[in-house]
Amino acid sequence: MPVSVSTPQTLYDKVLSSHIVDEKLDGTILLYIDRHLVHEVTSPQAFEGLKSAGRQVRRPDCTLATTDHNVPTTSRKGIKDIASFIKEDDSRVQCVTLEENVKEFGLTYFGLGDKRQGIVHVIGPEQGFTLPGTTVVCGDSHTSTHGAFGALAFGIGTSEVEHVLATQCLITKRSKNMRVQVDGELAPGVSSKDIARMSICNMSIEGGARAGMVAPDENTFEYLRGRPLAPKYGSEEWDRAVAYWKSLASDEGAKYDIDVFIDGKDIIPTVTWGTSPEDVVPITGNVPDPETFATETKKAAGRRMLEYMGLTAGTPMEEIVVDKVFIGSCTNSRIEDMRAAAHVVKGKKIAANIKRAMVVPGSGLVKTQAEAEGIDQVFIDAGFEWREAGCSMCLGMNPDILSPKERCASTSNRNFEGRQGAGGRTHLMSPVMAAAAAITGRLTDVRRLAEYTASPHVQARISPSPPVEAAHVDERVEDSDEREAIGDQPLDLQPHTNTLTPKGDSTGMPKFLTLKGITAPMDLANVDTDAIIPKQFLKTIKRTGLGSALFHNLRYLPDGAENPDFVLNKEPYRNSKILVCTGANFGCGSSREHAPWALLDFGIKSVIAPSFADIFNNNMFKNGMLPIQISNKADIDAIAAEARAGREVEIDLPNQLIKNGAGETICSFDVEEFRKHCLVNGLDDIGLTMQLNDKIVEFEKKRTIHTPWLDGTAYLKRGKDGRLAAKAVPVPKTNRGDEKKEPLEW
Ligand SMILES: CC(C)[C@H](C(=O)O)[C@@H](O)C(=O)O
Ligand code: SF4
Repeated sequence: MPVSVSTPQTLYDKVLSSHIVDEKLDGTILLYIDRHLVHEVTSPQAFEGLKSAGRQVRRPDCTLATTDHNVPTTSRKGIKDIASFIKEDDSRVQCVTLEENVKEFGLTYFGLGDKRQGIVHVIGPEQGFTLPGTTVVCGDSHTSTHGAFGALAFGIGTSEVEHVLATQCLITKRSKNMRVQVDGELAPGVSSKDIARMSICNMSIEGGARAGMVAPDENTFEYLRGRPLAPKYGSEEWDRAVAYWKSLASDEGAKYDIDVFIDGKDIIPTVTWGTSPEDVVPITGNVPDPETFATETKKAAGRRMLEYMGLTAGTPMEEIVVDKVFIGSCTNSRIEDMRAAAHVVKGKKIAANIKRAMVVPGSGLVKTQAEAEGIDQVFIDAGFEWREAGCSMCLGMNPDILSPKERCASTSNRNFEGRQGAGGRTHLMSPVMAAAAAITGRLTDVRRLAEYTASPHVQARISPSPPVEAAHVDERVEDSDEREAIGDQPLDLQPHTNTLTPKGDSTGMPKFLTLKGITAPMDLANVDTDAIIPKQFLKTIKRTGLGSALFHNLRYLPDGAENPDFVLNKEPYRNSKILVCTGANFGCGSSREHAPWALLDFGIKSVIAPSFADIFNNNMFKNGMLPIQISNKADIDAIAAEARAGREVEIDLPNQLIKNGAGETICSFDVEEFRKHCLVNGLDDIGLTMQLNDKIVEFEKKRTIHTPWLDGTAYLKRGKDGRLAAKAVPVPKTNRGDEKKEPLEW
C-alpha cells in the first residue's frame, strides 16, 4: 500500500512502513502480514494453540500450506493418501496433522497428490502467491527467499505462526538497512548460490540478515506474468499493480546503515570447507589452517571442524573426494538450477566413486517442466536419481540422508554438523559445481570442464527466467484431473476475514522477574539451532518433552552414552537454569522453536551471549524466556568465570542486573521495554494484539482499496474475462471499504 513521504526511503523502509498497523513510542510495530506460508514441521503446535483458545485463522485466503520437510521423495505413482504413503511414524503424524488442520481451518493446501506441492519457498513464487511489496512470513528461516521479489519476507517461530494465523499481524521492530551492490560482469562459472536473486535472498539468513530484498524490475514482472495468484496479466489490475511495484525501488539518496560494493568479476565459484556456512573458500583455494585464525575460540572451533569434516589444513579443495551429490533444496531446486546442472552433466557419467547422486526438484511443477524439457533423462542417463519434490537431503527429516563420514557435494544451504545425517560431511556449492563434482568424483572447479565456459548457462544466471505462459499456468489450475487429485482440498476458499473477538485477557505466560541458579558455561561461537536440537526431534507435534534431546550430538556419544566432557553432563550443571556462552551468534540457523522449547524443558530459562540470531532471540521471548546480550567481553568473561566455578548467578529483570551468587552486581543489561513489560507481567502477545482489532480491520479496508489483488479466492476457476466463477464468495463489503467497486474484479 503506497505511503507518501518526503525523505528518500529504501525498499525495506517502504514495504515496512506501508504495513504498519500500529507503532508504539518505543518502536514496537504491529505489522500486517499479506502472505503466510505454512508447512508441517512448525505449525502443529500453532494450530493446537488456536484450538485451545477457540480462535480461528483470520485470513484463510492469505494462507497457503504444503508438506515438504518430511515427505519421502520416492515415486508417488498410485499414491492413495499421505497416511499410507509415509512409512515413518513421526513424519506421518506431522503430515497427517497438517492435513487435518487445513481441513478444519479451511486453508489452501497442496498435498502429495498435487503437482503444485513442493518446498514452501519454491511454491510461493511459482504460484504468484509471493508478490512485490508484500510482507511474507513462514515458520521457516529461509522465508527470506521471497525477498527476491521485493517482498519483506522473513522466518518466524511457531508462536509467531500462531500469532499470524490468529491476527494476520506480527509484533516486530525496525531493522537496519544494509545495501549490497554487485556491479559489472560475472566471471564464467559463477552461478546461482554464488549470486542469483532467489538464492541470495534465501541465504541472506546465513549471512546474518533477517531478510534479503531485491527491488522488483522488469525481470520480476516477467516472472510473475501469468502466475495463478498474480493479478491477471493484461488486466487493469495488473497495470495498476506493476505501477505500484515500480515505485518500490529505493529512492535516490536513501540512507543505508552499511554499504557493501562487490565487483562481479571478483566472485569465484565458492565452496564450504567447515560446518558453518561462513566457512567458505574459492574452489581454487585450500582447506584453511585454524592455527592462523584470530582468536582462541575460533582456533578451537576450526580444529573441531577439520576433525568433523575429516580434512587436513592445506589440502587443495579440488583434491577432496566426495561420496554423494545432492542437487535440490529451497536454495537451488528451481528449473533454472536444473537446466544449469543438466548442461554440465549432459552426455557424461557420474564418477565410479560416487555412491549416490540425487536431483530433487523443488516442486511438482518444476519436475514436470524439467521432464518436458528432457532434463530428467539427461540426469538419469548420467547415473543420477530423479526424485519427487521435497526438502530431501537438505535436512534429512525424510529418508534421504548421509551415513556417518559420508561426504556430500550439496546445493543446499547449511553444512552444520549432522545436518544431512548424523556424522555426514557437507560441502555447499552451486548446482553447476555439484554437477561437476558428480562427474569427476571430487570437488571441482566447474570452469575446468572443457565445454562449460562456452555454455549459455555461464552467464544465464543474471538473465531473466523465460516467461511463464499465461495459458500454460491457467491450464494447470483448471485441469480437471488435477482438481480431482486434490478433490478433498478446500478449493472454494472464502476470502472472508475471521475477525477477532477482542478479549481483555492477555495474560498467559509465567512471569519472569528474577532467576537465580547454576549457570552452564559454553565457549562455542555460532551455536546453531541444529546443534541445540537436531532435526530428528522436530517431528513432534508437542512443545514439551525435548529436554533430554537438548544438544543431542554434543551431549551423547555415538553409542548413546553420555559424553562425560559435555558441560550439561557434569555436576553441578545438570541442574542449570542459565546458560552463558562466550561465543557470538547464539541460536543461528533454522527458525525451529524446538530450540527454546528444549532449553526450557531442560530447565534453562535464560541464555547470556555476546549476540543472538534474531529468530532464536524472538522465540525465546515468546516462551517467557530471557536472552541477554552482553557484548562487553570483560562482563561476559566475569559471568562465565562464576559459572565455571559452579557458583550461582542471579538475573534481576526488573532492575536489568546480573549478579553473582552473593548478590553483588556483575553488570547491567539492556532489554527492549515492550519485551520486558511482557515478561515481567506474563503477557501473551496474541491477547495483546487482539485488543487492537479495530486497527487491524481499518488497515484491511485500506489494503483492499490500494492493493485489491492481495485479497482473494485464489484458486477458483476464472472465466475467459479473467473474472472468478459465480461460486466465489465475495469479500464482505464491510471490509473492502469501497462499495462502488466490483468485489471480484481480478
Ligand atoms: C524446519 C524448519 C524450522 C527449518 C528452518 O527454519 O530453516 C528447516 O527448514 C531448516 O532448514 O532447518
Ligand atoms: S533449508 Fe532445506 S529443510 Fe529448510 S526449507 Fe529449505 S529445503 Fe527445506
